[in-house]
Amino acid sequence: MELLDFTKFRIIDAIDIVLVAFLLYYLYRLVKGTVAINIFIGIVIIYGIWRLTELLQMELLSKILGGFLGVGMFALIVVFQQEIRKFLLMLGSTNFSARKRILKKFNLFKGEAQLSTDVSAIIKACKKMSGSNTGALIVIQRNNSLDFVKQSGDEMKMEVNQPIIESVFYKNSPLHDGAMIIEENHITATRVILPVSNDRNIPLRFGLRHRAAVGITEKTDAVCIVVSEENGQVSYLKEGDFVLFEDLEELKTMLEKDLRK
Ligand SMILES: Nc1ncnc2c1ncn2[C@@H]1O[C@H](COP(=O)(O)OP(=O)(O)OP(=O)(O)O)[C@@H](O)[C@H]1O
Repeated sequence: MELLDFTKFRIIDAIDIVLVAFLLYYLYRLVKGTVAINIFIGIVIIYGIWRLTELLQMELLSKILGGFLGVGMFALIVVFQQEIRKFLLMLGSTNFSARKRILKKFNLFKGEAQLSTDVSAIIKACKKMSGSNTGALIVIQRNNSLDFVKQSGDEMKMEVNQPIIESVFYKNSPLHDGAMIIEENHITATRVILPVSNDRNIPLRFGLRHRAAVGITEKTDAVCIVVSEENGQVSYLKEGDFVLFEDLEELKTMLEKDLRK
């Protein structure tokens, strides 16, 4: 067994360790709150056990785990496809401002945060829908991809504006059922079915629409606005929780802050 020789520890080794720690940290931040986190943790655990079996010279088990990890790498590429694409896009991009934008997505570059969503149009639409007791469920994507839920609805690409949001949720509209997904300043899907949260702490007065908003904000870093059909109440959800606000003006300020990147 090869013994660790700390006298041969070079500066470059320290840099190597710090870089791997950074990589793991940013990978963790990227997948935190999504379903991919369980796979990420699973692979880290298997890798830890594999190294241990190697150290203890348990040949059979270490061979099996080593083989499994080889396949695990492919699973990793499939699961993190979106993130890998963004990362490669950044590396290959010759346009510096695009690179800066993607770097900001990874939170490695702290520039002045930019807001690309027309929050004012969303809030105005919510105010109108609240006044007419029109039910609405709006999910706004942040860093985590929402592609896994988008496929359940109708994909589209329409610029965010107040009348369009209102007409989607208008009671007789064929699109009013389910959730609307907003990415940057575009409505990218309607009639989306979201995963419903099983959290028993959600008050019983909230039905499926609110549970679906809790569900998607638990699993991803998206934020959600719900307008109740029952009483017109507007709710804001983030990280699987209801966020309290005084009035829609305060909600607008909160949204603007949360959507800056
Ligand atoms: N999983 C889901 N994903 C997306 N939309 C959903 C989901 N479940 C329910 N909805 C939407 O919510 C609508 C109303 O559901 P429900 O009455 O149970 O919600 P609620 O939370 O009580 O809201 P409200 O206060 O508006 O009645 C449904 O007609 C549907 O459009």
